[in-house]
Amino acid sequence: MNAWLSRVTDTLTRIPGLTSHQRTFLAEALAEPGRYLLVHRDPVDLPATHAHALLFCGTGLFALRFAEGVPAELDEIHRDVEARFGRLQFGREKLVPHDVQLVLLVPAGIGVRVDGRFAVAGPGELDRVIRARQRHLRPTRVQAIANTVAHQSAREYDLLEFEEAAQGAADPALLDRSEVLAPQRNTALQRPFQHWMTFLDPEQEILVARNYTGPARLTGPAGTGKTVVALHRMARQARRSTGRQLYTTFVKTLANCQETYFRRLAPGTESRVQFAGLHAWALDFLAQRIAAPKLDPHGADRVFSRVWERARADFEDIEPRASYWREEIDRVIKGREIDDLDVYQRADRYGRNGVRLGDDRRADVWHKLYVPYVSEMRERGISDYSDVIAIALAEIRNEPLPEPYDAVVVDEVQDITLAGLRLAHAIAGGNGSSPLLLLGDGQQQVYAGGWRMAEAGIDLRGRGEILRVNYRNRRRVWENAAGIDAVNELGDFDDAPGVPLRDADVTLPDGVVRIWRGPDQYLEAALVDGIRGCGKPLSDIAVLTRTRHEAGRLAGALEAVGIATLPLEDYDGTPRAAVKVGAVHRAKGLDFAAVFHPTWPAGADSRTGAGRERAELAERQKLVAITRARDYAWIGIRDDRPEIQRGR
Ligand SMILES: Nc1ncnc2c1ncn2[C@@H]1O[C@H](COP(=O)(O)OP(=O)(O)OP(=O)(O)O)[C@@H](O)[C@H]1O
Repeated sequence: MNAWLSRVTDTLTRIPGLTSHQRTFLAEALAEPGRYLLVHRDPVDLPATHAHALLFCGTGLFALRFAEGVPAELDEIHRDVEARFGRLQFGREKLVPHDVQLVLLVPAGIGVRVDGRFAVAGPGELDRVIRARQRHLRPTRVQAIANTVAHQSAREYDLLEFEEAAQGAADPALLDRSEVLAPQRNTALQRPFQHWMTFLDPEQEILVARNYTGPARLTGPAGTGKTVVALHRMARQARRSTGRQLYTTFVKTLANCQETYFRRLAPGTESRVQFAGLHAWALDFLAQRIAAPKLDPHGADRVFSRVWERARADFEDIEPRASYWREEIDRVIKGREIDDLDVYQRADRYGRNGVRLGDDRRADVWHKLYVPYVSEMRERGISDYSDVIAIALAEIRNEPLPEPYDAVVVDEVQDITLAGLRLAHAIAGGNGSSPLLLLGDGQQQVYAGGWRMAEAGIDLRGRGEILRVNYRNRRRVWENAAGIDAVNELGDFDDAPGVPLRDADVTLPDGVVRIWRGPDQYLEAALVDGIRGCGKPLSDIAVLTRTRHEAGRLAGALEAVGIATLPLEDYDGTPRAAVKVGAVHRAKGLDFAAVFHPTWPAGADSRTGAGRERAELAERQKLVAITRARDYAWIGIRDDRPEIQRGR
């Protein structure tokens, strides 16, 4: 036994009322210096609603309770623990009380089913549970928390004191272990998401704990912690009940990444807290109910191309790009559940009023594009993404879910279609008291079209919250992004203007923005130089492009010079030494230490018609790309004019 452990054992022996089995557990809790333990003064007559001990260490905060099964007073124990930690605040950092992990300490041979409300440790397992928590609290912060809680709970708990010498003791066994762990810890400390797992801005924390009696919405500019708040709400709920929860979004990557973070925040909840793109959820639901439709996006592309080739002459005078008309079908007609020409002719084409379509033009769209497209898709027996949402919506309306969700969170709601929003609402129960939480920011809309909240039949009735403190972007990065003229006539989708990024408060200083200007043919070389010179690890770099095609081109160029890449669609938040490359649409909601964004000079498109819509969309995409960068943003502006004109 090393010197530290013998001191721990001595101290524990002096506490009256503890059994030897309990002492062994508590000694394990104190397996290394830097951990602090508060032990209840009356372990024999411990109130049923209290923990036996509270443990503070670098990997997290714990409440320890000896048990032989799940205590009947589990909720009360949680409440008591949270009350003890709930008032701790360090400047603008409020401790998140539900992040204190309750651990049931059970005798050997007792099996307790873990469901995310608590962790379980048998003899010899506690140290592993403590290390697995993966919080990274600074030693001084751990000590400060321990002292404050000890002071506030002095009537019930005693802080075990050990001689100072123990901290600096040259204990070879301990030194070996910390040396081994140091590199891992340092890497982990660089990951920004650790901090918000235990500490939140007081304004965020209020929203985590706020109860809503119906659908609610959280808005605010990029990087203000909307998702962080939602994840904490889900974690808190998961502590309190064993009901199901769903986090969904139109962007598959985002659901995968947030799932990775959430599993660290609230381990053991896999079976009941689900993360899924809305299409994946719908396909799964349909497979269980009737049969999953045959989703074939490439087949749908081919069908539309054929239809377009036959009809293009009738539309090119308004807008020659096929993608514009495809979006008209996807985001306006199908996206808003329009199944009748009359309704289409009367519909407000939100977000698309750059191109005004009169009745005749809409009839053309209907008869020459929409109807032939739908007919051919039907003949082939294939579906596109909008069909999947439509079929799921019809099915759930016909027969609602038998088992309701405790919470349904929709992230990046500004990019969902109206039909998608209605489906999410239906999943949450489809009524005025549904536990639906919508997160979004109109300034970050990167897909065409739009809707109004009232059309979705969702009444937010004052349950709208705004976050304003940006925690992601360093000041220079934020300044650059805030200067982008990213407007959205739809505001925050509920007839309110929305808070623009420039009105956010920024917390992090410094940051780097590099602008490269040059001919397209030099883009690859400039990008390679930029990546090599940015000083960030490959695992924390992303190249975000406007199109998938361009992502493919640039990924190829990086691979060719030996820089490993990972398509953004395959990224799930797990660190890997490869540059993430993908279209900006796939990067929504995520962040990276450095972001490289190739773009074109603003104003390349005309300021009328579809060109204006495209230009506005491009500005919003640029804003999304740059606000993904925490420390370093590289903006590559293609400019083929002679050098003298570029002002070099
Ligand atoms: N209280 C906090 N303390 C420290 N970091 C925080 C805090 N809140 C958020 N962050 C950091 O800011 C980042 C942005 O948070 P989050 O993704 O929740 O913002 P968002 O409002 O959803 O952003 P966006 O709209 O751009 O997707 C997080 O990844 C995290 O690193």
